[in-house]
Amino acid sequence: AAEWGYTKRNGPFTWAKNYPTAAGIRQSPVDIDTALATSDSSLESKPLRWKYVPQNTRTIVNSGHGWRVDVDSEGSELVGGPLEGTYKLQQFHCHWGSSSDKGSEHTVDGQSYAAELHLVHWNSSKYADCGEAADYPDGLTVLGVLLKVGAKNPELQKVIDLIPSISHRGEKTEVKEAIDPAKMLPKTLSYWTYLGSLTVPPCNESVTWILFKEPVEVSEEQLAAFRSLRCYKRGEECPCDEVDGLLISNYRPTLPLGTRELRECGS
Ligand SMILES: Oc1ccc(S)c(O)c1
Ligand SMILES: [Zn+2]
Repeated sequence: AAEWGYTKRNGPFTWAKNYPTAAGIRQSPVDIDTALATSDSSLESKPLRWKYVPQNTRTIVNSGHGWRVDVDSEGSELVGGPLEGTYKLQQFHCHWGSSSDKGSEHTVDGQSYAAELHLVHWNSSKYADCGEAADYPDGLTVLGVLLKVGAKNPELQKVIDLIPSISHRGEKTEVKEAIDPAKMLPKTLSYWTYLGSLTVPPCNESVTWILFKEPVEVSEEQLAAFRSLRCYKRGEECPCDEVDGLLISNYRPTLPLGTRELRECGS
């Protein structure tokens, strides 16, 4: 089957053909209708807490759908908020658009941001690894950070510096200078949370989403670097009808929240 992607031929509106879960009722992303969000004292009573080990950020890879930093989960943990048990960090990556007026996956009252950072965690209290956890409704948690155009982001710059060495699909390189995921999170920890899915095929409906309310800044030049990644392998033909195979956009449009509850913690 033709590899899924973000072009007219293989983009989000075609995914359900090969990945039926993509047509499910707890899909992500969604538009955050802030008027619908209910504040929940149980969230306030269990503050979200995380611990990351910067030295455990191992490799960065061009997945063909963007860049992804794979992490050795040991020593990391995310607890509290809506979560039962302990979740460990598996990887982090980003979604962006062809220009900075769009590119985030979640929107807030219909407003898009320039990009969105996803820190993917798996429930290590109940499952053996991320792959197993991805098959269960409480298996994964993704911390989402909205990115808006502003100052250069020093921590993300460590990712940008590695992009030239993973220009083509499948290329990967060691992350030599430790990247601290905690430094990519916003200062205020207010968030929205709802039950959803991975935003890429197979779109497993196994994600507890925690989307921070406060956007974090990234520069136009850094966004431009993301768009220089190519979606095809070095030496192969460019299969996509995108601008000569450049990964200029890799965000999924929003899906209906339906009857799902949207909760918030903090103002
Ligand atoms: O490997 C991935 C897991 C989750 C999400 S939202 C991705 O975009 C890639
Ligand atoms: Zn993602």
